[in-house]
Amino acid sequence: MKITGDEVSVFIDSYNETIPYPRKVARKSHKIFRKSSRRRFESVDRTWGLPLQGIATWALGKNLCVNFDTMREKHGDIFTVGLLHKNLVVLSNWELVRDIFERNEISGRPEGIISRKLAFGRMGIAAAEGSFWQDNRRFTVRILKDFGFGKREVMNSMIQDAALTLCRFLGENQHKPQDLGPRLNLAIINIIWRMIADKQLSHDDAKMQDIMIKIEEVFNDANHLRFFDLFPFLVYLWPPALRACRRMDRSVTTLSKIFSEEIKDHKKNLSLSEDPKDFIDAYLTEMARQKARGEINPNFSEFELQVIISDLFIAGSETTTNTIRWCVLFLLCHPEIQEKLQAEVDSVVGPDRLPSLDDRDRMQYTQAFMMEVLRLGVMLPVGAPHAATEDTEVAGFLFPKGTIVFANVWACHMDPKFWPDPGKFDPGRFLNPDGTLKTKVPSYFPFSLGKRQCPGESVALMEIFLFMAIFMQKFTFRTTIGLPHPKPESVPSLPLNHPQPFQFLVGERKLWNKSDSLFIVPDPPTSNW
Ligand code: HEM
Repeated sequence: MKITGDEVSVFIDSYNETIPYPRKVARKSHKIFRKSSRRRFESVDRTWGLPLQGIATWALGKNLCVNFDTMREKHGDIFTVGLLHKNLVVLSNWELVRDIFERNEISGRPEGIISRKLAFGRMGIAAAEGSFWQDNRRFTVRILKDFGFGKREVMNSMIQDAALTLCRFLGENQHKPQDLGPRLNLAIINIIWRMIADKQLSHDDAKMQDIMIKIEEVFNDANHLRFFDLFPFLVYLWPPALRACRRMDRSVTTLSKIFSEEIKDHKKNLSLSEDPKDFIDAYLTEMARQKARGEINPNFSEFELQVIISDLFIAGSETTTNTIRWCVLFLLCHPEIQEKLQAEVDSVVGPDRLPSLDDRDRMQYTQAFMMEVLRLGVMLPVGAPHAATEDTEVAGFLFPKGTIVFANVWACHMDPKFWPDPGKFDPGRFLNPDGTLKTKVPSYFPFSLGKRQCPGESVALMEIFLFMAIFMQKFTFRTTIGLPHPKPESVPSLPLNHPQPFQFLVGERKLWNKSDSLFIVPDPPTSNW
């Protein structure tokens, strides 16, 4: 489907007027506008005369997705928000997102203070662009698929192991108010560490603790610095921002040191004749093979590897952890859904073995539950920003080079055209009348769409499934007595949609005989890959 000119409710005579960009580009874009004269963005700032609304919305707005949705009601499914020197386009229609994000030219990333710090300029995957990004993303996806996500048995025991370690802590504190706390973050970080470095660390290990704390700080500081992403020079005038910048530098340095030491260790023990045992080995082997063939690709380097590892941790830990938190929060609010999940795990798995990834196909209600959590508790409500790498026309709209493009994922997940009673938590909406899981679901993309679609989607879904299935097999989660009933509300922050902090009680399920099966830890895998 394409947006027709008629759907752009108010005609704005010149898009060029609100965005200063070079004359050459303006002339060129004028031609494109004439060619498709009815396809223009609604420009929000026209109503203000100055791009104040854009700046206020971006920098100060607590709930960006809700603010953008309010603008959508007035300005349509695609509109621009001027930010003085930058121009931002917001998409609130999933088919537009699909068509636009499928284009290489809209798969860039905006330059900003945060990405410069996290990605040492434009290294790694998440902040990189062009051939650099393509080569490293393609390679990373392949390694992770061939060696990690694709090896179901290895993933299975890694995740079971991490979930059981967490269950042990929950079980020890049952009937006392508790939260998932840092133990959940550590469990998820451990899984990523095992894929990357084939090592498992204890939750008390200083390296694990450092990784977790620094990643948390990075997200907090990124949230505080979003205004300064637009006006980096102002950082020097605002001491808290300067402090956040320095803290971010320190966090990134600590993470880099841990990862570069691990790479050095792997280099010492690398054997090209053996199959790579983890992500670092696979990357180093690829570099060595390129060298042997005399085809050195400058896009591959040890430093690049270090930034990719950092990307995998930053993109893969808080997102998964907070989605599992949302799962537990929704269970506390819907005990009847918890009973259905428990009934499913009891009937498919029973009490004598652990749930495994092979059970997924037969646990359709659990999967529908996860999908509903990812719809309402969408982790990146406005996704991650894309940028136009050159002047591009897509779906009849012109995106001048440098335009920042956001998809309002939350608005698409709440669109009443696709989701009747969108605010209601109802896993049943993802099931067909015969109880099977719907495969094609429109207006739903918690992992984004197109060229930048999350490369960690399958591992995240494996983790969430096994954690929840194991929780449901072993425990009942209840609200705490004497504390206010938790609500499924989020802490407004960017880019992640954290649930409000909450506490719960866990009770071991009576079905279980604690002595024989509650905390069995599976045999460690022979190799992570
Ligand atoms: C529930 C968990 C997760 C959610 C909801 C999620 C969602 C997303 C989203 C929305 C994006 C932005 C895509 C775009 O720019 O359009 C993204 C990017 C990314 N994610 Fe995930 N993610 C999750 C877990 C993971 C995991 C487990 C990993 C890896 C271990 C991972 C690695 C990445 C990377 C490397 C990128 C950058 C991709 C690129 O720029 O090309 N994510 N993710």
